[in-house]
Amino acid sequence: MLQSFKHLFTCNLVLSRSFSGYVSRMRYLMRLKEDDEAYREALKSGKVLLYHKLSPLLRKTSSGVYKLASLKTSDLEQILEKVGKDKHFVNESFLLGCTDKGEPQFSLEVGDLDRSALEKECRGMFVDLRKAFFMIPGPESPLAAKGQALLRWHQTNCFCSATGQPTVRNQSGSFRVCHSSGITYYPKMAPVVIVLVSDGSRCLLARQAMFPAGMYSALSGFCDMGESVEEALHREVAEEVGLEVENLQYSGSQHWPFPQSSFMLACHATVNPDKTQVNIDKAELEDARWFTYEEITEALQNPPRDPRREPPVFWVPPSYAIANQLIQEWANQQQLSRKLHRLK
Ligand SMILES: NC(=O)C1=CN([C@@H]2O[C@H](COP(=O)(O)OP(=O)(O)OC[C@H]3O[C@@H](n4cnc5c(N)ncnc54)[C@H](O)[C@@H]3O)[C@@H](O)[C@H]2O)C=CC1
Ligand SMILES: [Mg+2]
Repeated sequence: MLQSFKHLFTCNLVLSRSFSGYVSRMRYLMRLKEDDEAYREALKSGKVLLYHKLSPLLRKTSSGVYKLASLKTSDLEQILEKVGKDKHFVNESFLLGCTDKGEPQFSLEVGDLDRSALEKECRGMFVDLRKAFFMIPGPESPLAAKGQALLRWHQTNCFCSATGQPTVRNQSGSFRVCHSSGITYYPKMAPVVIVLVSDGSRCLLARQAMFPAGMYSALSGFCDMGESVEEALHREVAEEVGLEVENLQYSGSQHWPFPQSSFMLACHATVNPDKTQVNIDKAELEDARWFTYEEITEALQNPPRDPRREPPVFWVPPSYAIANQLIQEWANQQQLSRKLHRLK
């Protein structure tokens, strides 16, 4: 039996060489999730992202730009020994993905170790993820988010909700199992709808009291059990600002690591321009306002560098957030319709 499985894997490997780079990488990751031996081999030659109490390690490059620090496993083993930890702790890492070149990537939580000693040895610093989104290059943000989300999910799913017994991770971290109940737990995301409402010439943005000063975003809300995306969107807008939306248009989706991993489903919608009076649910929102095209373009063109230090009067979420994508799309659409209007 074992022989035939091995044969199958070999066939898969040979086959994968004829696939495109993307398919080969996905098949490789699939194998690492299931095959502990292959996982251990990959870990030896891969790179690990470190998190200290869920804050990722960043490094400043010679050009002054901050990037996610990914450490070679062999270097990390040495660093661990220098800060008084067994090098085999590296085996606690979780599989994140692989680079375009097929180099496997992992994440490891080192929150029990001395933060400043680690920062010194790694020549980097641990930065709160929300702040890191303003510092690292955009393409690195999804990886930083996934690394944190996976670590948090494992930290908060150590026990079976049916038996109260400990759950045990598989080697790659793609699931946890309770051997007492037999239940397998997979990492979860909560579906959230996010919608940019327009009245044709203005768009509606809102802020919660907990947002950083001056930041306004698109309306959002968790889907209720049994709801469709459309139902959740209609309900959330009605609940939060007392408006009825129409013409829903899907824009895109995004994994968002907060508060406990959300799956953002983003749409545009319109309201009747004669019915734009907002009636804010003050329990949910501190404010909701209609913004003009000029206000929006100003906010998009001048994003704050460090909004926690010098918050502008009005600003929108950073470019990595899907709210920013919605706002950008709306501004592009407005620009186009203004051009067409002038041509008429
Ligand atoms: N990536 C992006 O561009 C954006 C992401 N978001 C994310 O969407 C999330 C949801 O948006 P909100 O307007 O705050 O949602 P919301 O309008 O549904 O209000 C949040 C409240 O819903 C309740 N709730 C229901 N189901 C919940 C669940 N599964 N997890 C946590 N709370 C739940 C809680 O009482 C919570 O206080 C935010 O936490 C934020 O992380 C929000 C805006 C932009
Ligand atoms: Mg909301």
